[in-house]
Amino acid sequence: MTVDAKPVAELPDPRDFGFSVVPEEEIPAELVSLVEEVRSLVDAVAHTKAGAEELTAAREAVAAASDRLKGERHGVGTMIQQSWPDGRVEYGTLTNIVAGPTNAAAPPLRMEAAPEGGLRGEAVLNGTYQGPPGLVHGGWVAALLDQALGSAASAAGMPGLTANLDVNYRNPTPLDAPLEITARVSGTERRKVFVSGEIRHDGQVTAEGTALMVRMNLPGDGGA
Ligand SMILES: CCCCCCCC(=O)SCCNC(=O)CCNC(=O)[C@H](O)C(C)(C)COP(=O)(O)OP(=O)(O)OC[C@H]1O[C@@H](n2cnc3c(N)ncnc32)[C@H](O)[C@@H]1OP(=O)(O)O
Repeated sequence: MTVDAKPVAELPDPRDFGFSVVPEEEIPAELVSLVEEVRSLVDAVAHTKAGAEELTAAREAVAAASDRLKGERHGVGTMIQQSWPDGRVEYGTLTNIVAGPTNAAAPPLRMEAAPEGGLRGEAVLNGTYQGPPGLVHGGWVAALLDQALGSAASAAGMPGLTANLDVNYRNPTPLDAPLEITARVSGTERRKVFVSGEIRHDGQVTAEGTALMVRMNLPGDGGA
């Protein structure tokens, strides 16, 4: 394989391309705990056996909460700026469905540099991510891998979009259980970035994925 990657030392600032960017440390702690509470709410609603009276009261309380939050909003496409312990800066979307810190529908997954290279993260998916009984939906298994693989390319200085994703489901992925997600760049060819990763539970691989990320053209690197 031709190894001709051109990782950038520093990712371009999305502000330079007209995107709004929220530094992670500026997300209010109160919003972070509200997001956590809404995750619990979604799980509670999905599994409740409450009677009509309780359900009506809960709906009114939720409607009142929604009304309180109908003021100023972040636009779709707003980015989040996250800083790594080593000083590296990463950008993602604020409401990313897998990793977005303000998205209550996200598990969420946060990837960090792994000692062995690449990235490593942990996530627990509750019963609202269910496919087969007691198991994570296969589409969400793929989503976790897609995000982890994309993050690995980006963390290596080669951010891009997924052109192809292959997932092998080796063993059932359990709900309500700690999952370990690992990912790394395995090779490059022109703008193609090859990435691979795994999901493990209790040390056993439940799913493996490989993807082709096509690196975006970055200013100053020729984009070749
Ligand atoms: C931190 C952030 C984490 C984010 C994680 C989440 C990742 C995602 O979910 S991304 C969303 C899903 N993906 C998308 O929406 C992408 C949709 N597709 C596209 O926009 C385009 O097809 C795109 C950008 C992938 C490639 O288009 P373009 O930039 O014009 O590249 P193009 O010139 O066609 O191809 C570049 C190379 O890739 C190859 N390639 C492109 N697509 C494919 C494919 N599907 N399969 C195999 N090879 C491909 C081409 O053959 C070419 O190879 P070579 O260098 O050998 O000639």
